Amino acid sequence: MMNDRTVLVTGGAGYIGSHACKALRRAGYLPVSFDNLAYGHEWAVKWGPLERGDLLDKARLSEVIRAYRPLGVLHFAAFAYVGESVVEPAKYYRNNVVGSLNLLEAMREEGVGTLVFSSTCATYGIPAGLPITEDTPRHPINPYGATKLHVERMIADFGPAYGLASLSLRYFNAAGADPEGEIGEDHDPETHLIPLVLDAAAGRRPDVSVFGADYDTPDGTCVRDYIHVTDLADAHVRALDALRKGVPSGAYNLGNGLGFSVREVLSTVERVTGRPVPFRVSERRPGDPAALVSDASKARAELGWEPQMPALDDIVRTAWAWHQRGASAPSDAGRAPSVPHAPLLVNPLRIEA
Ligand SMILES: NC(=O)c1ccc[n+]([C@@H]2O[C@H](COP(=O)([O-])OP(=O)(O)OC[C@H]3O[C@@H](n4cnc5c(N)ncnc54)[C@H](O)[C@@H]3O)[C@@H](O)[C@H]2O)c1
Ligand SMILES: O=c1ccn([C@@H]2O[C@H](COP(=O)(O)OP(=O)(O)O[C@H]3O[C@H](CO)[C@@H](O)[C@H](O)[C@H]3O)[C@@H](O)[C@H]2O)c(=O)[nH]1
Repeated sequence: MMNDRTVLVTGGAGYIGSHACKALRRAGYLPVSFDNLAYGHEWAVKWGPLERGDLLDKARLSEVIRAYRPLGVLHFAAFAYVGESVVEPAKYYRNNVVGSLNLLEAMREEGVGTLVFSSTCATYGIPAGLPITEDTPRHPINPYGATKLHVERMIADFGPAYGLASLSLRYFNAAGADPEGEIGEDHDPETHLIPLVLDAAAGRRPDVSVFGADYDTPDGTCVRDYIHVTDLADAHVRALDALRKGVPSGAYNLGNGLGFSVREVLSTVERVTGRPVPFRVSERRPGDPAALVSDASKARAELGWEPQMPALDDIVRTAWAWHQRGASAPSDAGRAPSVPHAPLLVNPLRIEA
């Protein structure tokens, strides 16, 4: 039985994708996650079926699209570690660019013409000025950002040629966890600042490395714009709804417009958790711009998007609550072994909008 509110979510078992699935379901959509579980978790797929598969396996993508006939696709699946992309660029171009091309071609062949793409502020490189608007020139300084810029261009070219309607959402730094505690960030390896700082506060790691204290910023450490993952999830539902109403294809920055240095993140974590965070200053990490802060007024004006948890304290508090449950996230090792490609149970769920 087909469900006419089905949305394909690549990377739906991952951090931001799983939060988007929850938001989609709440908005009356049925999210079907397509994920190879390279970094995602089966336990994080709670609001619709999981179809295991790899973006690099185009036949599998086509099979899943044919089976579910989604009204659109939210495309999160990618490798997303800035530092790793500098030392292993081939891995990033293959997964992010070739993988996305496979998806676009499978969508075209199967007649799916609506796409929301996970892009990033890493496409801007070192911005000429702050805050960053959608018109800020884009010269990525790491391969990860370059792969995302390539995909944005591919998508833009597919628009007029093949009738693809798309919105690229350029997120700044995703952080925090579902305020209801159902899902949260759980990467292995974890490289993101806030969960690493929480680990140090919890005594799970001896200290945190501050990657460079000699940047041209007020306290010498890198400045980022941290945006709550639930606010990102909400923006995806709005973007999908807008595309379905015929908004023109384009791109939106998603951030709070507030920059926090690495040192400020450390002190916020100390305040919120009430625990000290041991740290040491180490070398700069290649590929890191000094400061990235958004101007997201376009998304506010055109999508009606308004972040509900803009305060860094709230972002850290929800991340800490999830972190404290920590062990409560079922380990992948403990789950029942799953048969690759088993599901394809087309839309077993009924959606009450
Ligand atoms: N985390 C951030 O701060 C941030 C900021 C800007 C943009 N983004 C983008 O948002 C998206 C999601 O990021 P995230 O932090 O949730 O990452 P994540 O690693 O938690 O999620 C990505 C998911 O995609 C899956 N995946 C990767 N390659 C795949 C493939 N070839 N086939 C099938 N599944 C595959 C992984 O298993 C994982 O579940 C990414 O595209 C990332 O580039 C993230
Ligand atoms: O142990 C650490 C880890 C990070 N940092 C710094 O903290 C900041 C944030 O780093 P991190 O949390 O690793 O995020 P980013 O490297 O900014 O990358 C994230 O945010 C990007 C948008 O800025 C997304 O595109 C990426 O996918 C996502 O991984 C950077 O200045 C890092 O140099 C440290 O000082 N020590």
